[in-house]
Amino acid sequence: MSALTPFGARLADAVADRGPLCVGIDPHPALLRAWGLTEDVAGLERFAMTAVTALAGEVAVLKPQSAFFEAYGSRGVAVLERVIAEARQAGALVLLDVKRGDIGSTMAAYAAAYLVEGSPLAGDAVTVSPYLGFGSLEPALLAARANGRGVFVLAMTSNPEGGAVQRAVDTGGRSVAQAVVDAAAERNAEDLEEVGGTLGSVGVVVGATIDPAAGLDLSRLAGPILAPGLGAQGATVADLHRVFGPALPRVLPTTSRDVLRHGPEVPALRDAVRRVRDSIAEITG
Ligand SMILES: O=C(O)c1cc(=O)[nH]c(=O)n1[C@@H]1O[C@H](COP(=O)(O)O)[C@@H](O)[C@H]1O
Repeated sequence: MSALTPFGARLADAVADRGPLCVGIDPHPALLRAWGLTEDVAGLERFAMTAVTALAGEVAVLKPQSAFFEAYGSRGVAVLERVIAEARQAGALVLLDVKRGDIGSTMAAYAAAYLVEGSPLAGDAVTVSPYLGFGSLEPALLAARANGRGVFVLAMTSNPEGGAVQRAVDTGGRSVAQAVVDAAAERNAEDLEEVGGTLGSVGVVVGATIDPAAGLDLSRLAGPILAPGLGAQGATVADLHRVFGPALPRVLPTTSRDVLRHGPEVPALRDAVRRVRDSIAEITG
């Protein structure tokens, strides 16, 4: 498939092939220490490239978390560039977790950095924050569409603090998170009408830890749902049905530390990711 095939279509193929699990590459200093690595750029590089070697052939999506690389300055960012390039080469889609959000004119610069073909930091998709207004994301949505890339918009995040903002309701009783999901749904409907397919390229982020009683309606989204929170944040595979109900076929269950803690040996990392992948396959069929 060419790089300009819509992200949603590429993701649907990858999930059909490898299952929906997304694994994060989060080089926490504590994990570097646990792997017996030095807390410097050499340790970062060894950690990240080992994770790519072990995981990029196994899962549909790898999600490097940018901050852990940025913490080492320009040499850390150079490692991130390698992670993106090598993971994609090994057949994984790369979702770069940067959670960007800014006024539209600056958002255009972020879009150029992360979503335009040929940029060293362009993977397949990025995480974005809609809390400067969903409309401020327009340059990213346009760049994603033009470059066969995707965006995942934060809706109801996995952390307990998120609710104060995301569950606030407007005068009609609709929550902020629901307004984000609805705006993403509208965008996917437009895109799918234009290019065809069944899965749009505008995803949302909904934590696997959230209380299903939050009543988020994901039925019209027609896009992927990134669901972080499995493992270290307490959510389990068994929770996924309860949290997502009929939207489950569009969910990408996501975990980082719970897989990475099995390193540094590649076979042990692979065994760990296969166990999670298989347990997800059992509940998703
Ligand atoms: O956008 C994300 O990836 C994200 C959104 C969210 O609501 N919660 C959340 O944990 N994340 C990210 O997902 C990863 C979770 O890591 P673990 O808790 O180690 O599985 C981290 O990189 C978080 O930054």
